[in-house]
Amino acid sequence: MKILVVYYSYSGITRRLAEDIALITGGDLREIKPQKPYSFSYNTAVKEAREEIERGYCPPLIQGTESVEDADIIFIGSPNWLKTFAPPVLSFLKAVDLDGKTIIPFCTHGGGGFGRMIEDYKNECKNSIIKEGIALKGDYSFDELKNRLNSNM
Ligand SMILES: Cc1cc2nc3c(=O)[nH]c(=O)nc-3n(C[C@H](O)[C@H](O)[C@H](O)COP(=O)(O)O)c2cc1C
Repeated sequence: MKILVVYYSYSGITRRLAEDIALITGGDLREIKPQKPYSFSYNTAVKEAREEIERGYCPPLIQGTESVEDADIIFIGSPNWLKTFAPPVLSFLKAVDLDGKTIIPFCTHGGGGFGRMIEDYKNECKNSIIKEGIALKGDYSFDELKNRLNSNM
C-alpha cells in the first residue's frame, strides 16, 4: 500500500506534522508551494488568505502537482485558514486526479480544529473516499499522533 503525504505549510507547524506522519507511516513526503508566497506579516497574510478564499481563488503552484497515480492513500495537510484549507491546497485538489483515492485530511490549527475543512474536501473530491482525519494543535506529542494514526488506518 503506497502512502503519499502532501502538505502546505505557511509557518512550519503543518510541515512538522507532515514529516511526523511520513515517518510513522513510511509515506513519501510532498510539499505544495505557491508561486507567490504569502506575506511574512501575519495580519497581511490573513487579509490575502481571506480575499483568496472568498473568491475560491487557486494560486498557481511551483511544486506539488506531480501525478498521484501510484498512491493508494493520500494524506493531505494544511493549516486551518479561516475554517478551511489554505488556497494552495485547493489548487492541488483541482490539479491532480484524486478519483478513487483514499484521502486522510490532516491539519494544524489555533483552536478551531478542522472548521469546515472536511465538508470542503468532500465537495472538491466527490469521487474520493474521505476519512475522518487528524486535526492537531502545534503542541501535539509524537505518541498522541501515533495513536491517532493507528485509529485512522
Ligand atoms: C491566514 C491565517 C488564517 C488562520 N485562520 C485560523 C482559523 O480560522 N482557525 C484556527 O484555529 N487557526 C487559524 N490560523 C492559525 C493556524 O491554523 C495555525 O497557527 C497553524 O498551526 C499554522 O500552521 P503552519 O505553521 O503550517 O502554517 C490561521 C493562520 C493564518 C496565517
